Amino acid sequence: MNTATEPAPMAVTYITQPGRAKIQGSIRVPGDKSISHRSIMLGALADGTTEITGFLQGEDSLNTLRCFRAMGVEITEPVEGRVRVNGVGLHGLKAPAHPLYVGNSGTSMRLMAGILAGQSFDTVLEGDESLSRRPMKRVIDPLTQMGAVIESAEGGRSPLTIRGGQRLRAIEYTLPMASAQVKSCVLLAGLYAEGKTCVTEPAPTRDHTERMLTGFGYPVARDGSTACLDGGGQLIARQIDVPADISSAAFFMVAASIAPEADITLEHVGMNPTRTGVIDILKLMGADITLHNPREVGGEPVADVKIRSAKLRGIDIPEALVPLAIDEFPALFVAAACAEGRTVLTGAEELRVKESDRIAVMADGLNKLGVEATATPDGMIIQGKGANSQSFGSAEIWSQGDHRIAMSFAVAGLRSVGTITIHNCEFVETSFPGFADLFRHCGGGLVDQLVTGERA
Ligand SMILES: O=C(O)C1=C[C@@H](OP(=O)(O)O)[C@@H](O)[C@H](O)C1
Ligand SMILES: C=C(OP(=O)(O)O)C(=O)O
Repeated sequence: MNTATEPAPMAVTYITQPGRAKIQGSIRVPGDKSISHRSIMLGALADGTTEITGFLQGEDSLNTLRCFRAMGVEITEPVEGRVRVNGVGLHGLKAPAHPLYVGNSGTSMRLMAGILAGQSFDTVLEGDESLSRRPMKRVIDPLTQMGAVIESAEGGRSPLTIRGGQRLRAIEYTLPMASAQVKSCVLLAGLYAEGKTCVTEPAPTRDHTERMLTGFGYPVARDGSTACLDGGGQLIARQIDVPADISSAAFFMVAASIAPEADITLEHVGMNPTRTGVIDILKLMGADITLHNPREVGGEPVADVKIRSAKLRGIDIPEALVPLAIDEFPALFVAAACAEGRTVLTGAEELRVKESDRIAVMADGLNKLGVEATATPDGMIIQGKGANSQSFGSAEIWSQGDHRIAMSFAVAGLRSVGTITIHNCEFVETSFPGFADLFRHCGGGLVDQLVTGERA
């Protein structure tokens, strides 16, 4: 089992190559991270064997898989995205011998906290340095209202010690922020609570938990912005086809939009309407994006997405789209930096509590590239460089242990006169294994360099 003290992996540095890269081809990016996590969790809690295809073999979802193995669930080693989970039923998990280590993954920690609050045994949930800085009070508060007993480090940070053997009671909870992780945490604890648990959200957030529970035969009632379920039911195993992750696809959508003569097709991308904000925002900016062959797989809409180069223009990003594109802003900031005119983002303070402070780190990196980007408490103002083909300077960037920052600056390299050196890219493995190879394969011209030794 992983423990928080295992040796740090080698540090990886990307160096982008200047030149007129064309982004072309037809590719499938790895599986959706949110759906992959949930497929292991619900598969483990179901009765019967769940067969998963398209599973994301990234560090985040693999950490979820390892945690459930540590609680006695038989899960096959993933091979080319195929995984079989022998479910143990809602009450079949066993006490793990060690703390459960979730690495860099907020989704694992927050969703598992809900499940673990309902167990008969104690558990400790811990993560890496970045995760240990992220707020967990947002899940501790509602779970405590349900009767859970949770000890945390100072300020409601992890590690979390979750005391087993509590009787959970159902609550009606209004989320203080638009967060699918908190919504999912409360609903998953609700599986173990007496009565009807309801969660009301201030704005729509990704609904994979609700969809997948329904797919496992566990009814979730939806009434406007409120989702409710009754505790004490049963999940029945099923097959799950995980679509390609729109959040990973987003890097190629931006790359193709800002590179000259680009024409790329991204296959089998998840098109859940609670995730497609990035397409809406890029289209408002003038991007050339078309959807083909729309279909549904296992309760989730999917399509092939074609993107060609376009002259982007700056916009005021509608706040209603923010939760629907929450992980795509680092890439969207790069698009805005290449657009004609000013882009303004507001209502996105949640970006400050992701793997890094994505507002501060992106504004700082864009400034280094010579872009006028001003961080605001809840967003950013970016003065775009316009359609001028090589707009950015050379720079050295620290991605601060944040996979999406690393990939966003790799994409920015398409518009740089010089090289961009990006440190700490080993974290790309959390969500997008093989990113550098795929980017090169499409013409991205990235050089990745393995640096031995400790993480930078
Ligand atoms: O539920 C999920 O799978 C996720 C929800 C979002 O987090 P928040 O709920 O904190 O916004 C998102 O940023 C994260 O990458 C995945
Ligand atoms: C915020 C993210 O993930 P998590 O919260 O699971 O760490 C992300 O992948 O951008």
